[in-house]
Amino acid sequence: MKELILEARHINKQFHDPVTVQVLHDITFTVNKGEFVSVIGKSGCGKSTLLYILSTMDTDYQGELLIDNELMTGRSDTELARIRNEKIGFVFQFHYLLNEFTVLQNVMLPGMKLAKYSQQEIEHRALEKLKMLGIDNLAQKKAYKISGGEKQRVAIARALINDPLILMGDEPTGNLDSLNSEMVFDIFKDLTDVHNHTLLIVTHDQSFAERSGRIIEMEDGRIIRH
Ligand SMILES: Nc1ncnc2c1ncn2[C@@H]1O[C@H](COP(=O)(O)OP(=O)(O)OP(=O)(O)O)[C@@H](O)[C@H]1O
Repeated sequence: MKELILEARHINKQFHDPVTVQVLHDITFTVNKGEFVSVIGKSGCGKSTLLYILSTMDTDYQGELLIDNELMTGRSDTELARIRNEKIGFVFQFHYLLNEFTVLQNVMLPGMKLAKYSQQEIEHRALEKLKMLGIDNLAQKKAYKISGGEKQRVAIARALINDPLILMGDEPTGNLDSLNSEMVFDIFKDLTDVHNHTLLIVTHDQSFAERSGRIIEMEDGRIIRH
């Protein structure tokens, strides 16, 4: 049976800058457990705006967002921050690693915000994630000493530390050369196919999108294919 992870119901969004512009129109779709979904569309069509809402970082919209069958809309920032840390992993175009920290410390950081694990457990989990991504040999290296492709893999390990229900990405291969993009794609494919993770990735990369499990295509703030 399909397990619903995310549900967007009639989401609308305006910016007031200084005139009011509607950038998202009646966005409605669902994501099920284990799906690898790519969001595509021309620059300016509203992909990042939508991702900010779906990841609960932007609460200024109309409509409803459900994650894990729970309504996110209308919750306080504190509550959303807790839910985000527990249930959503995020990978950006830029890795945002702390350069002076080791790879292992970087991966452990989001785990330390959750009270449910001891320091030892978090370290064990972080090493497991690094191993899964084939970079456990880098654990003790300072983040600034590793390559761009390796940094993005560390960022993925960090996003997975709390075993999120859904991993979201905003152009996670946007800064990488083709070889490293391919590696990140293979990791994502493996995460869904082997580990049953759920992925929602905004991308400009047509070939990436076509090889993911499903495409949501946007145009002028609307979904035109999903
Ligand atoms: N803070 C803001 N204030 C006003 N308008 C904004 C703001 N952020 C985005 N927009 C506008 O909303 C629209 C959608 O932008 P968004 O960044 O979501 O598009 P995108 O599809 O992610 O583009 P890209 O692929 O270039 O990243 C654009 O017209 C943009 O100019």
